[in-house]
Amino acid sequence: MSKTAETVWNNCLKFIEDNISPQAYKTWFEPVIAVKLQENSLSIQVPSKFFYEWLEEHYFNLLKVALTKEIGKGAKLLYIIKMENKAGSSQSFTEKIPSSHRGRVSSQDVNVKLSSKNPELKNPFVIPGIKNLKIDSQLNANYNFDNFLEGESNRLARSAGKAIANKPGGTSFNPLLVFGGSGLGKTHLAHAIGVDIKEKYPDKTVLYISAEKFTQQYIDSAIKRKNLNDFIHFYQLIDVLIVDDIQLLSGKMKTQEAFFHIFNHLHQNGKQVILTSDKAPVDMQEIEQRLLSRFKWGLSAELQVPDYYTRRKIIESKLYRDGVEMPEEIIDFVARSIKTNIRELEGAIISLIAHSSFSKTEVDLNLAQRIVSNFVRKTKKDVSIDQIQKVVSSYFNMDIETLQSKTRKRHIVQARQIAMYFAKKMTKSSLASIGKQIGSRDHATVLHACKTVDNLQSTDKEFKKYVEDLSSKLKY
Ligand SMILES: Nc1ncnc2c1ncn2[C@@H]1O[C@H](COP(=O)(O)OP(=O)(O)OP(=O)(O)O)[C@@H](O)[C@H]1O
Repeated sequence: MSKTAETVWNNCLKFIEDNISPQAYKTWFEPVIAVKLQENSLSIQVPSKFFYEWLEEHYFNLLKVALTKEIGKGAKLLYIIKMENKAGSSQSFTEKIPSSHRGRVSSQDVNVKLSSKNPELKNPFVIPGIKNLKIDSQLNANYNFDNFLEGESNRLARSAGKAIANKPGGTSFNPLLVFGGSGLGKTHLAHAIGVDIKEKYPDKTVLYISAEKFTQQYIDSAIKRKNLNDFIHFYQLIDVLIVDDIQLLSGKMKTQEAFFHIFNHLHQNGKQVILTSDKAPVDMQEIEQRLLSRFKWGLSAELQVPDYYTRRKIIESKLYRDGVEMPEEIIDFVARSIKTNIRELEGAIISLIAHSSFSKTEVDLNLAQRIVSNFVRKTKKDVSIDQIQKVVSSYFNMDIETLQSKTRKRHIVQARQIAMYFAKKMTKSSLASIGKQIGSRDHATVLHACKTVDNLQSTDKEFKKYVEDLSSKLKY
């Protein structure tokens, strides 16, 4: 059967549907119509320019992979934008735009000295057998400093990132460890530093990788194909290595060992290492001490929850970039309502833009309240460590002083450990800070408490019941 625009697009859709959330699929792919297939070029019709930009910005790679699977290597995508004619005529007009390949970061050639010991170096990013080491930086040019807005919450990390971009490997911020809660910009900042370095120093080899992918590559290279040296050697060629979510190496001792060798080599040779993590080094568990102490060599900079003004700036910049205007009261409402996660803040704005763009109506406060409630409801209730101590001590019929006391009496120790456990689960406080607030203990004691509570729940029914009761009292 010969291919038509429809069959090609339907196959692409099946692939896309498997790779994104149902909501995203419904919003961004269901309204698209396949129009024409000419040789290797597929034309699709989208409802607005905003829609086209959104697809290009967020789904460029996915579309490319899907289309290449269907049409082959030189596959091209052409967008046809159907627009309402605002000048009064009822006729709509169309605009054709090819898929833009916007601001991609070019791949990098690396000269590799081959020795008899190492006649062929394998690039873990490519299929074995390919000798030319073209290293794709894996950077996303859409994450740059221009659109990473500055505020009190990120000033230190952002400035350190800028300083590194001016002089990679030449500042005392080596490694730079950026840490903070989910959706606060760690990945964005890490890419921005890499993108800026590539602009300033095109000859430097920059590589961004998630710790998860690094681990997969380690397993593939080292275990399946038994070429651990090649794997380590490959990473030692990099001038700027960015590893995202480094906490995911926890418990993976062999991968940590490989990373340790890579890290040492790069650091000793004045190469730059940038790491991100959702925890401060002191709170990272099951990471070898020698590696942890290296993470602390340079600068650990926290990304904190943004204040109201930064949240506003982020919303306004997003609206400006998308060419959308929104009433002042709506911006204020969203900025006041979504406080702890910039991804959710952006999500709410995108939903608002999408609603107004589809229904062609102005966004009002009612709609904003409805949309924001979807985001806010999902965030857990903020509970303080003081409240946790109150609830736990009253449950066990003791006062807070007793809970915090130095006594070794079993039931008091257990109550204290449970309080520490909930403080860790329900607040964003570090182990050290929890220990300080619950009876001046150190972070190791809190860590031990969390593990003990986890273990006891599976071995001691009565203890499990305490934790369940308290969970419902604390609404965890
Ligand atoms: N300062 C900022 N200015 C503009 N946009 C920001 C800023 N910080 C974060 N964002 C945006 O918020 C979203 C979430 O950021 P990012 O993915 O970098 O978070 P993260 O900390 O890596 O989260 P996670 O730990 O869940 O992976 C992104 O779309 C990013 O562009």
